[in-house]
Amino acid sequence: MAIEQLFEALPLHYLQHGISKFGAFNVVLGLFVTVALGVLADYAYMLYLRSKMPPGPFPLPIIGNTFSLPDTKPWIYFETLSKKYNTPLITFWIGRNPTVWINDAWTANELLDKRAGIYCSRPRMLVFAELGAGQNNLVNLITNSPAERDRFRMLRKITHQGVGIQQVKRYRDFQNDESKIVAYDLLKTPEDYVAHFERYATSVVSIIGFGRRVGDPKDPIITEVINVMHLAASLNVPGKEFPMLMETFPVLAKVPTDYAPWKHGLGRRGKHRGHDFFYALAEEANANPSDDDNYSKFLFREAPKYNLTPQEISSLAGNLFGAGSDTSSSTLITAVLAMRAFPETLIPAWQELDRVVGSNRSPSFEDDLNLPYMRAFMKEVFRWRSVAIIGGQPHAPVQDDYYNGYLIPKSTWVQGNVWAIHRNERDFPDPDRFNPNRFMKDHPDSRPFPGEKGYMTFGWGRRVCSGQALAEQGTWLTLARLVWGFKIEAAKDAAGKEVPVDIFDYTNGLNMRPNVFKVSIQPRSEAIRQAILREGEQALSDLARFEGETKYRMSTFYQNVWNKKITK
Ligand code: HEM
Repeated sequence: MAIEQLFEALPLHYLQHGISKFGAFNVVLGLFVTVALGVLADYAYMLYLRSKMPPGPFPLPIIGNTFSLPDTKPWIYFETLSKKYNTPLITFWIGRNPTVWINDAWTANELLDKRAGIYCSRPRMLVFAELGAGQNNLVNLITNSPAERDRFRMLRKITHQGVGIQQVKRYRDFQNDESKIVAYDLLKTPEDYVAHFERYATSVVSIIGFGRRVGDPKDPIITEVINVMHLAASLNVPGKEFPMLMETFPVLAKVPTDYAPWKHGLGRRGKHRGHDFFYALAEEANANPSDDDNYSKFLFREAPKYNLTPQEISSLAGNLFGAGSDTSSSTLITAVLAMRAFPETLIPAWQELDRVVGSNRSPSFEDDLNLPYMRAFMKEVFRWRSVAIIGGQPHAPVQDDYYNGYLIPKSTWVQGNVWAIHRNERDFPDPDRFNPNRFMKDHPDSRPFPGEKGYMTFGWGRRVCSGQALAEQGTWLTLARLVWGFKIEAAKDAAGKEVPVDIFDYTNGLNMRPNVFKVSIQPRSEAIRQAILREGEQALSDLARFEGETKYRMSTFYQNVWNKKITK
C-alpha cells in the first residue's frame, strides 16, 4: 500500500508526456545527462570541501570512502590513517558526508572542551537517531538554533537532577550495598562474573529510576536491556553493511519499514523501538504508592513545569538503563581482564588495601583519599580499554570552524577516537600495558595530559557524559572491593593447563567489552571470605525495601501493545 502511494507521488505523467513528444531514447539520454551533471556538480563540491578540510583518503563520488572501511573496529583504521597522514585530524567521507576523526588528546581538548560552545551539537545521525528516538532524546539532540539549545539545557538539567554530582551522593548507600552483593555473588558463582556485574549496574540504575532493584542475575530486564544496548551501540559505528550503509545512501531510509529489510527493523512501525517500554516502566514506578522517591516520580512531577512530552519522559528514564548499565558492567569486565593479564599491578594494590582497610571489612567510600593507588588503578581501567571507544555519539559544530587552517564545516560529524587518544605513545608510553603508575602523582611513568582527570573516557565539553559521577563512584567502589577481596588468576582447563587471555579480543560496538574469557576468582583469605559473607547478608537485608516486580518485559511488551490494538 505504502509503496503504491510512493509511486503515485512520482510525477510519472510528465515522463509519459515527454516520451510521446521527444521519443524514449531522447528522454532516457536527457535523464542520464541530468543525473550525470548533478553527480559531477556534487562531486566538485565534495572535492572543494576536501581541499579545505583536514587530510584523509581520496573520496569517490556518492560513496565517498565508505567501502574502504574495515569490517570491524574502524577506530583502529582511523588511528592508522592518522599516523599515515601524520595529523591528529582525519577527514573520512561516509558517502557524500565528511566525518572528522580526532586522534589526539590535545586536539580533542582544544576543539571539544575549549571550544565547547561551538562543538556542542550532534550531527545528523540517520540510523541511530532518526530511525530511533530522534530529537526526543537528549543524547541525539541537535542544538543549532537558540530554541534547540534551550531545550537541550533543560533536558540536561533534568538529567542532572537524577544523576548529577550532588545527586549521586544520595545513592551511595544502596550503590555500596549492591556492590557488596557483587562480592557475595562472586563467592558463590565466580564463573558468572559477567552476569553479576550486569546485575549490579542494572540494579543501581533501576533503583534510581524506578525504585525497584534487580536481584536475580537472570532477570530478563538485564539481558533484554543489555541486548538492546548492544544493538544500539552497533548503530553508530561507521560501516559498509546494512543498516549502517544507510548513512551512505540516506534515500534507502525513506522506504517504508515494512518493505525495507535493510532497515533491520529500525524506524517507525507503529511505535518507536524501545521507548514506550520505558514510558510504561516509568508510569508504573510513578504509581508505586511507597514513600520512596525515584526518578520516574520526579519526571512525572516536573513534566508540566518543563512541558515534557511522553517521548521525552520515556527517553529520560530509559537513558538510565541505556547509558548506565552496559557501560558500567563492561568497564568492570575490562578490569577483570586487566587484573588477569597484569597480575603484578595487584601487588601494590593489596599492600595499600591491607594497610588501610584490613581483612575484617571491605573498602568504603570514606577510604578513597587513603587509597591513591586504588584510584590510579581505576583511572587506568578507564584509560586502558575505554568502553565508549569512539567517545559515544559524535559532536558537531554549530558554525563553520577552523583549526590549524583546516575548515570544519557547520554540522560536520566530529568524533573523538578514544582508542587512538588513549594509545598515544607520547601521553601513555607502552599503551597496551595496564599500568596504574601512569596516574600516580610524580611517578616516572606519568605524563602530562589535558584536563584534570587524565583520561577522556566520558567525552567532552557540553556533551560530556551526564552519568560520569555515578559511574566513577560506583566503579571505584566495586573495583576496590574486587581487588581487596579476590585473587584473579588464570583459569585451568581439564588438563590443568592455564587458559590464556587475549587483551585485544574485544567486541565491535560503540560500547566495547572483552569477548567472554575464563578466569579464576577466589577470595584472598578466610577472614576476607567471612567479611564478604557478613556484608552480603547485611546488604541483602538493607536492600529488601527495593524488592518488587515489574509487570513489563521488553520481549513481550510490543506484542501485547499490537495484540491489544488488533483485538480492539
Ligand atoms: C563507565 C560508564 C560510562 C561511560 C564510560 C560513559 C561514557 C559516555 C560518553 C563517552 C558519552 C558521550 C559524551 C560526548 O558526547 O562527548 C556519554 C554520554 C551520556 N551518558 Fe554516559 N557513560 C557511562 C555511564 C553513564 C551513566 C551511569 C549514565 C546515567 C545513568 C550515563 C548517561 C549519559 C547521557 C544521558 C549521555 C548523553 C549526554 C548528552 O548527549 O548531552 N552514562 N557517556
